[in-house]
Amino acid sequence: MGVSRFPWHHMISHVKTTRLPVFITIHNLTRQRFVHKASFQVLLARGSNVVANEQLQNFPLSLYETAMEKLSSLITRQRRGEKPPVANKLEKMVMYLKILGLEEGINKLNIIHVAGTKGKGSTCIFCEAILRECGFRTGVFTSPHLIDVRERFRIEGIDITQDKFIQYFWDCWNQLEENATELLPMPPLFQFLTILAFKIFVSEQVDVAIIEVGLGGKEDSTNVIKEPTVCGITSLGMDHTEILGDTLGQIASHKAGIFKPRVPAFTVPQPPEAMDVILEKAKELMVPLEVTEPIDCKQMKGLKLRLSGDHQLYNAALAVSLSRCWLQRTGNWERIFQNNFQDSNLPDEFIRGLSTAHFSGRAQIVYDSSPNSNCSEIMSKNCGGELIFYLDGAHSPESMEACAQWFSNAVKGYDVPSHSSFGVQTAQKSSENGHILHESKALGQFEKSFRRILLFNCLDVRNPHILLPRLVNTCASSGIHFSRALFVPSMSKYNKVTSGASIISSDLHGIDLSWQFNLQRIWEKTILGREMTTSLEKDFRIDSKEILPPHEFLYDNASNGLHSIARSAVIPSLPLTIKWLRDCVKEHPSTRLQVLVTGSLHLVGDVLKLLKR
Ligand SMILES: Nc1ncnc2c1ncn2[C@@H]1O[C@H](COP(=O)(O)OP(=O)(O)OP(=O)(O)O)[C@@H](O)[C@H]1O
Ligand SMILES: [Mg+2]
Ligand SMILES: [Mg+2]
Repeated sequence: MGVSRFPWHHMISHVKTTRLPVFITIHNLTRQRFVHKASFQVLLARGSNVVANEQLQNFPLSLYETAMEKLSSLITRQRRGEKPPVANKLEKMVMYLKILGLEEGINKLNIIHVAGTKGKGSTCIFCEAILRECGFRTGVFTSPHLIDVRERFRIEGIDITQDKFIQYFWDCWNQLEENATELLPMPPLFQFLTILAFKIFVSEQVDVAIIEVGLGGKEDSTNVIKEPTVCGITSLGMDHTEILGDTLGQIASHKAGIFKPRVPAFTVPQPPEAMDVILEKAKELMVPLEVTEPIDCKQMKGLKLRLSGDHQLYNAALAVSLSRCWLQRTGNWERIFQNNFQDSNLPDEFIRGLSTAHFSGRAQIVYDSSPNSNCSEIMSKNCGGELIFYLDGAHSPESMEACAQWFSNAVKGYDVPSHSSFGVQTAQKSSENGHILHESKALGQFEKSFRRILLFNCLDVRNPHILLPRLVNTCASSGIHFSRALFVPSMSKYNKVTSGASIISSDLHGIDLSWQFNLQRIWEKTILGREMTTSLEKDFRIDSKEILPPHEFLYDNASNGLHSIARSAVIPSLPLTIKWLRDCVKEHPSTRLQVLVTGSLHLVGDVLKLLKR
């Protein structure tokens, strides 16, 4: 078993001879390389905003894109995952806020502060939806963003507008730059974004500011908040261990670092090692702490959470407690509900919020129809095969398990025919985009076979030796197996902050795929149960002459060929991968491709960006 340099052109006679770049696959028996020349231009012509690097030069930048350049310049040079050398970070934050005259404004904000390993963003979005339903003007600061940096700053449930962003951004930027000294240089990226969030929420006079911690808690730049209205700690697990410590206790101690004297706090059930630390910290600061049990579906009066996955029941329950406490402490609960509600009953406003709150890239299902397709009916039988993306930005062991569980249930649910075998399509169309839909509903159940494909990447600070087996095993325990896996580098670069309008570079030169080969090796080992004997990337060379797999790579039945078919591939470009998947389904109308995209929110964001175009 070893590296495949597979003679696709011998095997498949009808592969079209469009010229496309690099492809490498693992193959069990053969060791020959297939080189299939392709013109990248063919792809570019069809691929809308995807352009080659040479074309990027002399592109005039808008005020907004210039702001992105400025933000990118704040990215510190230390490697991701290394502990930043900032002892007095919070002191500096206070000085920046002083320069901007924001201290008093922040003290007047009614803040919900949320820390945790997983579910922070979702919890914030649930709080937002609930409090908006109760009639309040909300501001939410979350991280990271998927497509556009403005997603991090939401006012009344939507991303801040470009105009407002530009106004607040340059206001902060110019004042900080004018006052920068050697001792107080421009802040690193996340500190700047946090400052900007406060600037926005104070200026926009929000009733409630819902603030997600960036990393940890105690030393996080959001921890300049002196007196939040209420604090929350979501599910704890092992992540960022290089910074927070490698025991749950140490991690919990960072997260509980957001507690403030006597300010009420809520958390979800935690492993004892973490809970002990949280309880101790709460006691020390005389924090009234409550542990919230997951939402019971009966409380929802027949409605469902829009964010799927059992883990969201915990996030939703935490958001209910946080919102209720916020309403009580700001004197609004009695005014709105006249104390009519028992603890177990949820007000209708809460139920409406929970059932409508949506957050991209978290257990999101996108039914794709290629923009080139002539079909108006998205899932029409004549349209070619179906391509369904299941997107979830899980990147820690616990969230990978949550993601695998959700995916397994989602694809299984899909395969159970609904009452009418040609169930009416009730999926909801995104308004800005005709071919992106959310929510799995009873779609036409044609007699189709299906293929489950994994599209994966993760940061090199994560541990794929844990993530990939956790994913495979959790799915397998539900009877769900992947027929192929694709390992593809993300397009987003960590030295660049981009916007939704940013041009996607498709330059393959200088791209380093050694991490993707590493992932592929771990994948193969997980599936086969033993180490591969050959080095995968030894013969790999990126130049525009190399190729994508032929479509048959996805469709040939491994069981027929007794291990003679490749099971995984490294593809150097995400735009090419999406285009290739779309082409595959067009040629195979009778097969449904269910593609799980996970391992990194950056990858998920990039895929969403490409699907929108
Ligand atoms: N309570 C939970 N338990 C386990 N996994 C979860 C939970 N909530 C969310 N996840 C997983 O974590 C992913 C990210 O969710 P979310 O954005 O809400 O969390 P976050 O804490 O803000 O993450 P990040 O560390 O990326 O900021 C989800 O896509 C899902 O896979
Ligand atoms: Mg995180
Ligand atoms: Mg987050």
